[in-house]
Amino acid sequence: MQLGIVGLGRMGGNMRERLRAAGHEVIGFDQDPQVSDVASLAELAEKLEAPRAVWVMVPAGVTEATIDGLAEVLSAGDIVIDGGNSRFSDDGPRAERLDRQGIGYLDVGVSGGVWGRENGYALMVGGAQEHVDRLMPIFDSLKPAGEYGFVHAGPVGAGHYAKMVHNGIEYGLMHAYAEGYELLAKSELVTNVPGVFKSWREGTVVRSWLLDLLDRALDEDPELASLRGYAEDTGEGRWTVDEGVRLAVPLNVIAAALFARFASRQDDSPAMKAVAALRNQFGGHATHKN
Ligand SMILES: NC(=O)C1=CN([C@@H]2O[C@H](COP(=O)(O)OP(=O)(O)OC[C@H]3O[C@@H](n4cnc5c(N)ncnc54)[C@H](O)[C@@H]3O)[C@@H](O)[C@H]2O)C=CC1
Ligand SMILES: O=C(CO)[C@H](O)[C@H](O)COP(=O)(O)O
Repeated sequence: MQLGIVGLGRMGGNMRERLRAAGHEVIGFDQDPQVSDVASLAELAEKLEAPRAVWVMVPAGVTEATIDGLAEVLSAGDIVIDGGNSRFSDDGPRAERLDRQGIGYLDVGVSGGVWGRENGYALMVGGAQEHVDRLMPIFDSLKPAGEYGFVHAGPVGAGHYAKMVHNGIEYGLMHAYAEGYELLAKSELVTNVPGVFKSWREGTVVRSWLLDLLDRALDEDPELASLRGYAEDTGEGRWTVDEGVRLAVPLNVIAAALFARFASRQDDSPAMKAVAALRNQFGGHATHKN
């Protein structure tokens, strides 16, 4: 099948390669001419045969403008797929705008990171069945080879909603391993922390791919000495917590993992300064001065 991809970075670039290896004809556009097959969205649309399918894989902040640009060069009968980590609430209005031009829309949560080219990408799809059916040859080639790794989760928005929750869980799982790591590293008894994580990879209740990746990171740098304890976030954790608040779902673990990332970016904690000041005020407890 023929597919256009917009955004050929760590995800889109590897997806292009996986799809080509599976026999699909993929034409990619990226703002970086070094990796792009065509010079513009207009040329991309020109090179694809109608009805076209174009997969957008750009950072969430530029998705809206990219899809607006595509709407100018696509025609009725075409389909736009957003595979980036967009907020699910953007999907409905976007689908309606495209629908006014007769253009279909699917939102696809994609998991697998830079390993997806080799291992396949888990796909969580939202949208109409007829659009899903049309893209099925592409989904079949992107997904992992086994029984799982694909779901048509519901109507437009459901794919990104499922991916948002997936990433919220990812935050919580990573943070649990991270806290275990810190405790082991501080213990007076355990002398082989990387060895403990490695041993857990088989037979334990806590084995997982994230554990395998932590073991890999500890192989490269046993004390993680080259890294600062600083973690960014790109939105999905915040959106998960927003949904927890909206629906009154107690997301204790995910919220704590998100807030731990915020704390990681502070050189000092204004909140803990206030705690120290108050302990001093009410109890005369000693403070540590700058
Ligand atoms: N890296 C990861 O583990 C995963 C990323 N995602 C999502 O996939 C999307 C892409 O992520 P990555 O590939 O990691 O990012 P990236 O930064 O590696 O690649 C983004 C690409 O988009 C291109 N680009 C940016 N603005 C553009 C524009 N206006 N027109 C054309 N090309 C443009 C950039 O030149 C770059 O090549 C994001 O929404 C991200 O959240 C989803 C799952 C996993
Ligand atoms: O979707 C992903 C993995 O599943 C991306 O790697 C995403 O960037 C992870 O979220 P964050 O950047 O907030 O840690």
